[in-house]
Amino acid sequence: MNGLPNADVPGGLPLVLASGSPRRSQLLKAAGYKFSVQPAGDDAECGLCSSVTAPELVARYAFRKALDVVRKCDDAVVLAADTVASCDGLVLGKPDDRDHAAAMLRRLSGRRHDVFTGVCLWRSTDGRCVVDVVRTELQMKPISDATLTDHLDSGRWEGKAGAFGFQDGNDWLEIVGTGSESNVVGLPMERLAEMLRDFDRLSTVVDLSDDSFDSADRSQY
Ligand SMILES: Cc1cn([C@H]2C[C@H](O)[C@@H](COP(=O)(O)OP(=O)(O)OP(=O)(O)O)O2)c(=O)[nH]c1=O
Repeated sequence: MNGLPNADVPGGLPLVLASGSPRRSQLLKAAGYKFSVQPAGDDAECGLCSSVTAPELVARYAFRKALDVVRKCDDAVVLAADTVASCDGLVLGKPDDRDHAAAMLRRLSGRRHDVFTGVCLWRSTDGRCVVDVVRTELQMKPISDATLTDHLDSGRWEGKAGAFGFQDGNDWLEIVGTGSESNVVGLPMERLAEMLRDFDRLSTVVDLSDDSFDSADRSQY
């Protein structure tokens, strides 16, 4: 199922968000985009080895999610993204359970860390694709056991990379410098607008049949 025609999208094609993330839908909607939602299958987000760096990982998963959906679309521009936190070279994705979330937050407590989001745009009509990665640096204040327990009890760690939601307004989290809040929440809206605007210049044709991430444009990270 494709979305409504959208003037902001290359070729005036419908925009399809290949993501089940409510945050990504909210961000796109708030920015005035018209789109439909078609999440990628679970297989798109697994199987990369642990030695892959955080920016490489989010680029590859964004690419795979977009590939999964673009194969099922006739005339559309598919948008996919992937977000992780990273601290001292360790990649922190979505926690498996409460204990995993607690371990992530103890690691991040009092530390600077990064959030990376990979974004992939893929036009089904001619196979042109572009991938980019945005980094935002964050500082987490030391969190007390009581704050940690409150956060874990709230369930707001679920489904969120690094076990926190910047959008939840926790006073123990702040962006360092001029980073992008939307990037932390899952979709860097400023960069997305640039990628859409400059799509024809930035993108390269990628063969849908060979899964070849290396042929996608990733010169910007
Ligand atoms: C760091 C951070 C992440 N997140 C969310 C954004 C993403 O939804 C999620 C990271 O998981 P992702 O695998 O990037 O996305 P997803 O599984 O939610 O959705 P899909 O794969 O279908 O696109 O963490 C926040 O909401 N707030 C935050 O502060």
